Amino acid sequence: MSEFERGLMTLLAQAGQAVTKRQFSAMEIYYNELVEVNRTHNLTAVTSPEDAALRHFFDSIVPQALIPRGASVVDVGSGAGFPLVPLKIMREDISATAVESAGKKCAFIERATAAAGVAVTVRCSRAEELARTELRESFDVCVSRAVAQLRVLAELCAPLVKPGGLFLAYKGDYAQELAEAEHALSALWLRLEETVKMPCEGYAHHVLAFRKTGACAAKYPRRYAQIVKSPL
Ligand SMILES: C[S@@+](CC[C@H](N)C(=O)[O-])C[C@H]1O[C@@H](n2cnc3c(N)ncnc32)[C@H](O)[C@@H]1O
Repeated sequence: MSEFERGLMTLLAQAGQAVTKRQFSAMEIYYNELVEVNRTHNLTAVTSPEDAALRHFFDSIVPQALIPRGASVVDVGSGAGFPLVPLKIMREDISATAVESAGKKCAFIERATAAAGVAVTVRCSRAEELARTELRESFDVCVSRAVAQLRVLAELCAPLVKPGGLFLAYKGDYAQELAEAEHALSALWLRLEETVKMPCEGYAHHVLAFRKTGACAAKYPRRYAQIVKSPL
């Protein structure tokens, strides 16, 4: 058994998460693709087997129970495919769209998901530009990890989510970011519904689940420079 396999199996068993051989093998293929590509292209700092098992794969799938059956899920700033690809491996019922602005990362997700047999649509675009297309307010769920502070991230993500849908923000220690995002959350109709803590000793990670309770005003999202210069 490889170190990656042992690490991931231990975490999944501790959390009581059932995983099939097929799902496990897809994760391992995806991990091996990541390690291979990372030799020449610096896609992620996390590649050791134990770290990748915890910080990329296990971390990604922790909130899967919050995602409704058959949901359309978009991942904003997917990078090398996290959290979307492990979520899609665990939840074959969802449809998965990765939004990523860096071309080499988009190419990686496309190649590695094909190798692992995982159906993911890749949109090589900025999230705020995609929200000005027919995809505006079209997804049941938006997930995002390690992309921006919550008050900036909320403006990138909320316009892609249908009213009534969910926005899942993967965060470390979140109290200050949440307090600073108060105005942004109310302007974008996002209400904190649930917080899921990572079931791991010594690893402070959470998923904040926001319900979108209304349609976003047409002026959101603004251009990125403006969002960053004067966050809501
Ligand atoms: C630090 S990486 C995190 C990647 C991945 N979510 C993870 O947790 O491993 C942030 C990624 O978000 C992408 N990104 C940042 N702003 C974006 C935007 N407005 N639209 C699309 N992608 C964006 C960057 O290109 C980068 O790949």
